[in-house]
Amino acid sequence: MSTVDGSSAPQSPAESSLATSIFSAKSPADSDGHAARAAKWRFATQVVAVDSSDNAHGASSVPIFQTATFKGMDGQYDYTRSGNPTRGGLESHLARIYSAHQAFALSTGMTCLDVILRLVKPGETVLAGDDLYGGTNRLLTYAKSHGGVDVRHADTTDVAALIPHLGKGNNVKMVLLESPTNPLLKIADIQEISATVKAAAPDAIIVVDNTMLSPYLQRPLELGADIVYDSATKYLSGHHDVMAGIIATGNPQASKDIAWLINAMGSGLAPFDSFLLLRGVKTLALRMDKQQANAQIVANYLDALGFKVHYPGLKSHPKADIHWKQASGAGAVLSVLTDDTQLSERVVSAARLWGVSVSFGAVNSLISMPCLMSHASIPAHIRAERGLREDLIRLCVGIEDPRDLLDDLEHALIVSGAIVPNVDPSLLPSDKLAEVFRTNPGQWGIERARFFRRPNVEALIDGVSRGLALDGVKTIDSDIVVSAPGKVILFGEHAVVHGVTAIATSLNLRCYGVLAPRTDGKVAITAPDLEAEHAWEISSLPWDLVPPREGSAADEKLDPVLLAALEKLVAQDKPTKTGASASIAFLYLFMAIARESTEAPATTLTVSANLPIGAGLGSSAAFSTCVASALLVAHERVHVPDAGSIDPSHVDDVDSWAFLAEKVLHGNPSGIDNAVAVRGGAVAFTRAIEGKEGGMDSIRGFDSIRLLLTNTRVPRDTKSLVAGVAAKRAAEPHVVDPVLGQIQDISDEARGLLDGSTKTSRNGFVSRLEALMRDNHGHLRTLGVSHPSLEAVVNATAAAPFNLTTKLTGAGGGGCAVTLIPDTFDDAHLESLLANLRALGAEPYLTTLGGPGLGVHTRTPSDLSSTLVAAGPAGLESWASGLNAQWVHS
Ligand SMILES: N[C@@H](CCSC[C@H](N)C(=O)O)C(=O)O
Repeated sequence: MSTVDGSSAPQSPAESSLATSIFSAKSPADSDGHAARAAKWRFATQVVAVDSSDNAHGASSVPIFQTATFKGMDGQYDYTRSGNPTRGGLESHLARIYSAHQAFALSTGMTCLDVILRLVKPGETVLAGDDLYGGTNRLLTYAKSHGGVDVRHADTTDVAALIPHLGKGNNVKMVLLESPTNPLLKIADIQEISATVKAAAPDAIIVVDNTMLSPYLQRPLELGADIVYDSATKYLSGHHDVMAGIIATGNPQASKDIAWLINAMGSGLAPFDSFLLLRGVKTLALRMDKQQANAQIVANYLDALGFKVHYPGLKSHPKADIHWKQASGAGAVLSVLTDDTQLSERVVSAARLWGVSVSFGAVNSLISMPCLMSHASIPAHIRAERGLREDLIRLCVGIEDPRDLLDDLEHALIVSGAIVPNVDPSLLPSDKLAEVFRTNPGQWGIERARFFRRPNVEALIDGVSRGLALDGVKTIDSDIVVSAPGKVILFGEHAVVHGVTAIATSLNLRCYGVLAPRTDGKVAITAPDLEAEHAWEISSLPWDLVPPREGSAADEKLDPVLLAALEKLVAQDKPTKTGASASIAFLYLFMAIARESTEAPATTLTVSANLPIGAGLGSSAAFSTCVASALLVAHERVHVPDAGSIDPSHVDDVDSWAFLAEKVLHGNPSGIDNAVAVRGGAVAFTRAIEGKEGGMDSIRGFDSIRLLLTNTRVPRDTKSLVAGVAAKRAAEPHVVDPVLGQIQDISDEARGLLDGSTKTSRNGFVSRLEALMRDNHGHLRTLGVSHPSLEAVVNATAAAPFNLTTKLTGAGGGGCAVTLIPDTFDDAHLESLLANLRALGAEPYLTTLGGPGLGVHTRTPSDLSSTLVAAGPAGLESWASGLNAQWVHS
């Protein structure tokens, strides 16, 4: 151990041969670059890779040097108070995992605070939070009463509340933070506070008690703190069999001062306890993953029951965004209010598996009442002033099976009367009743006004284990790139409503989607064209509402409860109507598809299209197909072959899920748009009507034809146009019915041409389609759904020298028109036709009719999401063809 004048200051981990020897054990000169690779090891690797090389026998654990003294005059150690190899091994290891300049092991967490507070002189100020561990409050109160330190408390969740204390006259020497706080789980923005304090009071030291999260989940030194301490009795050791504390320092001055104090006071950790702590810390990441997954389950369960729960893993936490900016997990401590102190006491006493005990961080779950236990040393009136309520229950979650934890908790809630099953109350309290309630959840409502439904425990556990997986966040290995075409109705629009067959064909205007991995446990959508740009915590999605289902195809009907919950969730971000629909459709499929798999991968779906949105060209079906196919590929439920085409049964599955997404977007769609988007080519669709059977047949294999699609940019009202035709039919059946019959003949002939059953030459094929289009447009005019803007396009394209045939497509009344471009049509003419149409105020797109449906890229490089958006509509086609691997299609 060093002295404060630095004459024999302990080495920093970076300087220490002990710290570096682990990386050079095989190759002293590090000729294989191992040190550089080892320096990049992730936390779970670092924490288990303890360097034990400082011993003569090659012991693979750091041995216990159970000795008070060391012989000799010039060795590294003389006296265990000043330094001990077991403690030294622990300290070097901890410095590495804390990203610290140096770490020190002490006898308890409170000793750490005691040492740290000795850096403050009488008359100087310590500014601390207003929700903090009872023992911390006690020691601060002592520093005030016996040490002449000016101790002040402020709400550290609000940086502005600290500012009045930071002016020069306040003499602030130390700012002491907890985040999350114990026991209210309040969040302080460590980075912002550190920067604000440093700017206003450059000499002040930022100290963070990091016990609630451990360095696995939060490393305050990386956020600007100077000193961090941690009660190692908690997560670091993990088994409640050792008391210890750790101080980690961020700079040489802090290290020097702390080292001097520990030696002077004699508060260093004993060798045997150092050994125990070093043994425990190796499993920190493993334990914490399981503990916080369980904590999330418990928090979700209590939240679903209607209790007020404090936990940063809940989206409702007021500072969740700040927490997730600075920490990589929510931790495993939560607290909950019952609104009734005696009731809380009954809950705590009724728990059996949950041990009634102070402390937290061990592998066993604990339940406590802070005001009676860990925080009893804070006077009741101060607790009340600081909002620490007497009915607060703290839950410190361990590694048990979460079903048993929920069973025990639910039993305690029932027998204490905190939740009341809707049965004869004279039967309460009774173990039998709790059991009946647990095993027959469907039979019981819950009477207590705010409790409206019993959480589906299995679904809840399932959901959390997907979002907050035990081996880290689940995601996908690489980007999944998909695409799907838009469509035009070539024949039969309007007539289809009255039972006539409609023919729709794909276009090569497409929607593209990239599903990319994320590492933060969130799922997100980025769809600028649809005004959707949102991210959600996977673990806080309403997993318990996802209906169970069977088979690989989607359900036919949407689940109204899940839909309503997603509408509510999405509305929190105040999206536009289009953005909300796209987000809900995406989340619905994300959750419903994940329900059948083993995980819900943390991903972002980015979509962009060169299809006009909302122009009746199937843009929403192309989007729905991208969503469905990307998610099904992510779950390996659609296999992507290296070449050839996608398995037809997988194509059917994509179609069923895309149809479900279409139902989210449109309520009651016909299914024709998604059928075209998924299958490509053409689809003949007949609606079942008046006892006549309906059907949908896919037509594949015809050669694409150049198509000019012209958006008149005149908005249309589909509903009133459809109603107008119905009214006309009712008023003039003798006019309308023959027209419908002629349209049926057109569709039948077109179907024969497209499916190849009517044999003809290429030229004959195109010119016959043109003739059918001309006739069909005439019929639509008779039905009253054309519009001057559409007729202007018809006339412009029919004029010499173009002589082309145009037909309105879709609802009419504005919207789009389609013009076939024969193979021999002159390119220069095409250019001048485009100019003429633009001069009319229309928006022409040159595309092709027919062509592939759903496409999945076989092997894709990563990081495509940003290039997809940057490509913009005009660049999408070359973006897609520029990917250096093959597309496979339906
Ligand atoms: N009787 C003890 C209580 C210790 S509480 C321990 C731990 N920090 C927690 O929050 O549970 C005392 O008064 O110090």
